[in-house]
Amino acid sequence: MRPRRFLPAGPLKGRIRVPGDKSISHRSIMLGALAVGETRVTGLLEGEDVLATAAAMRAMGATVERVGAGESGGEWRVSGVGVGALLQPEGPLDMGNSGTSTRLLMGLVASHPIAVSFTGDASLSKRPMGRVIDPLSEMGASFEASEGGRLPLIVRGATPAVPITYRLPVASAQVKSAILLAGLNTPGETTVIEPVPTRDHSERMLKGFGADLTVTVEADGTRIITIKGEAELKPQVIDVPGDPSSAAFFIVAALVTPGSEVVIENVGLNPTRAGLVEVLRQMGGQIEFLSEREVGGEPVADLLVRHSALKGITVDPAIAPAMIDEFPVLFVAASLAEGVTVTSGLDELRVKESDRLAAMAAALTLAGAAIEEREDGLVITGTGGAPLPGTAADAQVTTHLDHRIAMSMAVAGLVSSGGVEVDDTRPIATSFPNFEALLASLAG
Ligand SMILES: O=C(O)C1=C[C@@H](OP(=O)(O)O)[C@@H](O)[C@H](O)C1
Ligand SMILES: C=C(OP(=O)(O)O)C(=O)O
Repeated sequence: MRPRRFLPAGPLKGRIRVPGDKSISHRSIMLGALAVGETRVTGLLEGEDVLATAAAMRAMGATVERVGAGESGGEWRVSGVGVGALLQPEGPLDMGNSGTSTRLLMGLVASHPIAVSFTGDASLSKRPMGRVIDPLSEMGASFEASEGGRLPLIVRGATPAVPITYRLPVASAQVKSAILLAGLNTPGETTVIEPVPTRDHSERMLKGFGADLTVTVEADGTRIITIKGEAELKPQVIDVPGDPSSAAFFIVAALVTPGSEVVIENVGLNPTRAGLVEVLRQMGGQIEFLSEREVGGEPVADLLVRHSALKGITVDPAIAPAMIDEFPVLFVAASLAEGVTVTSGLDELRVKESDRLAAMAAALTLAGAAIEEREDGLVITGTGGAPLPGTAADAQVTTHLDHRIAMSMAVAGLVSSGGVEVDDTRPIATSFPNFEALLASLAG
């Protein structure tokens, strides 16, 4: 364990660049590994989760190598084996802490003639895999899972797999992507029906790599995504934009720390990811988009964020999928806003790296915030900008191997009287290895 007390600091001033988008980084390596030829990636997130994906694709035959350091992430080359040609790995694939690696790779394996054993850390081993086992079983794959459909588990792929039409029972980009990736090596057309839109990086990138994929949107917003199987993917050159989920910690940090003015460069603003900015603006947050442009087929801008007097709001649950990983840090913003913030419809937060509703309720309460935990959300009465008391000298926030709890509570420490002590900062490296260094650079 690596504990740390995050002390009050600020104002935050300066310009930073956050690492590459985690979702796009995972997919760049996976799709590169399935294309024939060399895919080049710049701005790749070199966090532990993405490195787990890289190791897994190597174990299944692709060449995945770092060729240099870039301004905001690594330069990598991926030489793929071709759809249908993944090799049998010699041993189990250790997915570490990464739900995205696990679920997407289960999809890939499901339609290849290989049997793969997946393992993970204590957090990942508690997370539900039944949500991908169900559709992939319909496609013909078979599974030997631990109790409750959890890791460790073995996937035996089916060849040929059976194309299905599957209506997502949960709003999950990981489940959607697992099915689409399985569909790549499945004869015929595989269709996912998505009643609530989730991040669409898989669709954009599969098309970019040359897959025959169509998306139709019905009058009520339901998305119907169809991929034609036995695809041939063509290698791509990918520039990964900055991760809005990582930028989120610095957006909130600048909004809540008096006197702050920060520019966060090159932040991805795909509409399926940009919910936090919308909610923070509704709360009175001053967030400006500078130099809006496109990077790697995704909308991007530099964000200018200034300290703002935030007010509590009722967050529309419909926006949840567009900011699903940002709720922990939104709860910190709400704890320092004026008035009451009500969130609901957040059951999915209970099955992330930790139960994020319970973990954030406990953490913020320990730091002196006024939190009511409900079944599907938190109700938070903010301080109106006054610092939180912080954690007592003998108390530590429990991060439960969850990077987002650790980083959110680091932000809470900035606007606290006595600082906030977290029990373990190691999980931060899963998604944002230089988080603490960037925080220190802005605090001067
Ligand atoms: O597809 C992806 O890259 C991700 C999807 C989301 O998970 P769910 O699909 O479980 O909502 C998100 O929480 C995760 O960080 C990344
Ligand atoms: C939920 C997350 O990631 P994953 O599901 O890939 O572990 C996250 O990064 O917040």
